[in-house]
Amino acid sequence: MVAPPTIPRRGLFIGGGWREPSLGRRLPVINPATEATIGDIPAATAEDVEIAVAAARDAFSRDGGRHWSRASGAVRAKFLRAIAAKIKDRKSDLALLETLDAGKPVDEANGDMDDVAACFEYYADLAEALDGKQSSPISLPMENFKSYVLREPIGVVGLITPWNYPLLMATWKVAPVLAAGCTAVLKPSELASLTCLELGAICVEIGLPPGVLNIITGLGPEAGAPLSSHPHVDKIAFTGSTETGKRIMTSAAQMVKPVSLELGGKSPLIVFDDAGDIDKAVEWTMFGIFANAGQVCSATSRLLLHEKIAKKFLDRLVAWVKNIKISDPLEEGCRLGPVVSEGQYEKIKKFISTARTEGATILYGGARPQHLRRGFFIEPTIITDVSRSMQIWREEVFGPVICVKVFRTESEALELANDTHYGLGGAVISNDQERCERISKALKSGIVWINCSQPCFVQAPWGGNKRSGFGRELGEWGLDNYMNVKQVTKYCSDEPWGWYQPPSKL
Ligand SMILES: NC(=O)C1=CN([C@@H]2O[C@H](COP(=O)(O)OP(=O)(O)OC[C@H]3O[C@@H](n4cnc5c(N)ncnc54)[C@H](O)[C@@H]3O)[C@@H](O)[C@H]2O)C=CC1
Ligand SMILES: C[N+](C)(C)CCCC(=O)O
Repeated sequence: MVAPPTIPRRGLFIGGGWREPSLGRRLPVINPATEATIGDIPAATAEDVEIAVAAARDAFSRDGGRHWSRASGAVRAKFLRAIAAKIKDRKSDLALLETLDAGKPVDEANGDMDDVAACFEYYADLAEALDGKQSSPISLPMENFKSYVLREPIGVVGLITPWNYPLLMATWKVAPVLAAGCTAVLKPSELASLTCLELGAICVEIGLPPGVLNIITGLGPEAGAPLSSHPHVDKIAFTGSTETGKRIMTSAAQMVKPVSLELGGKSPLIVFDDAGDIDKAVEWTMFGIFANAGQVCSATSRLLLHEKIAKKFLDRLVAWVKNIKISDPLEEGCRLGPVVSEGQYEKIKKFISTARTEGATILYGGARPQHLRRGFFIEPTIITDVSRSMQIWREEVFGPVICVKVFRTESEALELANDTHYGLGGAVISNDQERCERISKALKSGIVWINCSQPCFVQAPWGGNKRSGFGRELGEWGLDNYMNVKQVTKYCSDEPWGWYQPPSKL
């Protein structure tokens, strides 16, 4: 097992430096694998939000924006690349902090840090490309007019992020925000903020202009709510629960403030009888629900099995699941760590007990693994005999729990798959390419995986429909999130417009 690093003691990162929170309060950092308190983070309140927003406003307009918001994309790209380089330098220590804070297996945390660096690099490229796209002409049907489009940064943005991929989810927002020329206040989740605070330290090291990125940690109602309702914040981008998303949208609506929301999910994975290699399909099923202990907004938590293969599939699934290494996430080869907090642990256990009382069968798991006496560990859990009215079918668990239903026909599979208020992801496993294409079109979701579940590329759009939210992150869409489009139209004729009768010159 790798030796855990010491937890840095940080303040709030505001205006390029560290500050103690106005009320002097701090929140404990609990390692979910041991339940031990291993450090603390500052607890910001409305007073700190005020200072952070002022710092971001100042950074946006300082020197008329020459050094940031109106600088060329190429200038900003240098900062993005410098951040990526520092993330790579500090990869293993950041990954260890993520593991200690959120409980994710250290192999996953290392992968997340690769993705973080790649995301900063990708948006550095897009920032450079932005320069060539400015003032792009629009063809008009009248020769005496010329029109072009300017793409301008929205302004100061508030970024509110979750605990499941702490630094990665912050990066999906921070990287395009910086590429666009916005300035930001980032509010990570109080359950896992350590790596986001380290991003502040990286900003100091690379000399990011003060106030361009401010990072305030603290509780949702105390620090997140005043940020989302702040009159000087021009946009809110949020990832988290649907309930909090609704609150943020309501408060932003008072100022007609744009929001983008990446919320929960209850994504289906459909396996047809022509799936081919069952073991291959089983492994993707496991990756879809047990990676990061199922704490993934796009987790394929509803498994739909064709009746012809259902029994064999479930037998193999149980055999594979028994083989998952469940351990302290710092241990090499760990594939299932604890869930993030005691609150989540209790919530997941309640979901399982409700499924049982509602008449479902716990085919596998459902309890604490016997070899782990401390920590918020839950066995990988497979639930069958599920009906459509059950809570386990309808609500997001956000834990290592999959529920299973059997279908006979393609149309029945689709009806079951779309039987949800959510619309983030969906997956289909079949060797029939035409069928896969039909299913891709018919699934009411923002993401579809064919013959896999969860792989994610920074170049491709990410986001949902229905109660999974709206707006897209990643790819070019991620940059559009933080840019206003301005039309500029010029009259270029020597002739007067000629609509009104000119007055007499006498
Ligand atoms: N879609 C996703 O990626 C995520 C979904 N969830 C879902 O949410 C459930 C609850 O987890 P939580 O940590 O409580 O999620 P949450 O949605 O409350 O927290 C996400 C972020 O919102 C902030 N926040 C909370 N209340 C706020 C408010 N009134 N105004 C502004 N910001 C606020 C939090 O401090 C955190 O930074 C999970 O069980 C899971 O089902 C949780 C995290 C991520
Ligand atoms: C693609 N992945 C799994 C790295 C991130 C998913 C995003 C989320 O859970 O909010």
